[in-house]
Amino acid sequence: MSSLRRAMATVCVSGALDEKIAAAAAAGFDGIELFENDLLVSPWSPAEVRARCADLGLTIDLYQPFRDFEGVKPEQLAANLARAEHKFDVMAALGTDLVLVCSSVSPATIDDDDLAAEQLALLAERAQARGMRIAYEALAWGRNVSTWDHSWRIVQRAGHPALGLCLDSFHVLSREVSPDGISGITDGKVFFLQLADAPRLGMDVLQWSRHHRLFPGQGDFDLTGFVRRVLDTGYAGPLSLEVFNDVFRQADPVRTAVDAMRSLIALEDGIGGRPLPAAPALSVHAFTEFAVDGRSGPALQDALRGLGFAHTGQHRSKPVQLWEQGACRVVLNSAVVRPQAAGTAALSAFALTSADPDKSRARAEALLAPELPRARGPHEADLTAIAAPDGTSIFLSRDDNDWRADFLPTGPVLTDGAGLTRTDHLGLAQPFDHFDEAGLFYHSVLGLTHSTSGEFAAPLGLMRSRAFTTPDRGIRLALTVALLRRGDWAPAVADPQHVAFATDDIFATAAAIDRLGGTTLQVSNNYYDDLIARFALPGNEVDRLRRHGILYDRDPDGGELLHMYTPVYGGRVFFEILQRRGGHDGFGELNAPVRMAAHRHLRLSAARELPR
Ligand SMILES: O=C(O)c1ccc(O)c(O)c1
Ligand SMILES: [Mg+2]
Repeated sequence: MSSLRRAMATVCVSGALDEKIAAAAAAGFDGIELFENDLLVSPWSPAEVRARCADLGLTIDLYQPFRDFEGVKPEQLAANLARAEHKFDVMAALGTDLVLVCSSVSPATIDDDDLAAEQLALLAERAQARGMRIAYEALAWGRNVSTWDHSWRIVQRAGHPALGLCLDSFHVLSREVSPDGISGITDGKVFFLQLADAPRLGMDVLQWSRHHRLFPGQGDFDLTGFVRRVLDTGYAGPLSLEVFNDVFRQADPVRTAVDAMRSLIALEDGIGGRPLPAAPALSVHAFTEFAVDGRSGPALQDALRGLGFAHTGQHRSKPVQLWEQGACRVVLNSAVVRPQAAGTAALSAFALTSADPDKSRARAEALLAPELPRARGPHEADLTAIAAPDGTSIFLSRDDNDWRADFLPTGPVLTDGAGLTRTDHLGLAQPFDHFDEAGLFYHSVLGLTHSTSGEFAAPLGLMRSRAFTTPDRGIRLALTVALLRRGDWAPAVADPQHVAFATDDIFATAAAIDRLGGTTLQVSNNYYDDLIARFALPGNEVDRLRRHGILYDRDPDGGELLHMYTPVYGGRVFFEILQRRGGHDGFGELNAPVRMAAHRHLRLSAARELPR
């Protein structure tokens, strides 16, 4: 397959037309779909828009939308044709020859395919006279024409060379009609291809389309299968993103355009277009780093000591400590410059082992996630580092130990710790505006698969979580986000980050933590009463859980998760200890509200005891 051009509709990003165009060019797009509204409010004339795009190396691949044209009475047809001639003038000045006509939505539309075909043929005739073409698109909520196959029947009936289809993945995949037949569309009759993903939502399709579209790979649609079918027809026009999304419309257009481009690059790889360097296998969490200061550093040290960790290493050239237990490693870094309030800690980096860090870096670069420059002294390991969308650094190390050369030993790993064996997962709370971007990043750049996702009700609002894992679950990341952020009543620290460590015996670990003077969260009695009802657990089992504040979950196959938490340290960091039994693959999302309420309870009691 030769490479296709890449385009983006101006509606995908925020700002004025000049900002949108600049963002598309900066992200490396070849062309744009110009939305009429963006032109109408622009101080630039069509000729100036054309010149600006040409300067930036962008073509204008489509002008859109032209609405409510077909299925009208004769007097309206005359008016519509006059309106079209006017738009053809604008298109001539823009230097574009393709206009999108979307199926009529007006209640007055006459339900008659012959009439629609006849009128569209007339429009195509007018367009052809000016060297232009019409791409007819079935809106999923069109009055009479709302499915791709219906729009194709009409285009066939019209039988005009200047009339073809615009296929939009959203309109096709949001409806019941199978996309399979698309492959059978006559060669050359798909004039334009628009791509948008979306989460599966049971809602009005117009609202769904106008507010919830996402870039390919961020939602639930099979874009790869869809694009393959369109390419089967011989389509060789641009792959063009058309994403209406409330968040993207308000976000930094340059950043959104990069996210958009990343989605297209990953999609093209998926359809066997321009192949990316394959994602090397990732195997385990090597370490997690927290940025700390003079107050949060000691708080985290105490917490780790209480969990059975030992301070085992000191960095050769930086104020950085290594703490270990089993294969669990935590790095406390006092030299990270991050915009965080005094006294707080933040999960600033984590390291994963990659079978081929150079290839991981090449893939990241190809997906517009460039390597982070790192200041490195002599003897320091040359770790590949890339930035996640929220600014967290991700280090990729060839094996589980090559980064250790950075640290001078300060003491042995305790043999009598608390039985923690390895890092099970990270809980990465994401900023609301970048949740979908982060999901695409972890999936495409690191090659992690999105395994589970769910929503749950937390004390301070609804939350969504989405897990990204390696096939053998050696690495798990749980991304969470508050579904809405409004007002300032709920504290921003509702977004903590955490590391979950595994143990083979959570009761022994809990007893050890007691001995070590560590602290874990107390959990409401009501929770344990409910456990008895939900899982028919014996009372003495539940008493054991209750005594240590251990939460419980069970999957339909009998796999069990037992887990407990520490308080929050340094404002937004806590630890989890868990034991998986019988292949339990979840994260105990149903228990997250219990943990959050316990954290909030602690916070409120502390505030009461220590009035400011
Ligand atoms: O929401 C709309 O009206 C609209 C307009 C043009 C399109 O191409 C589209 O897919 C939707
Ligand atoms: Mg469309």
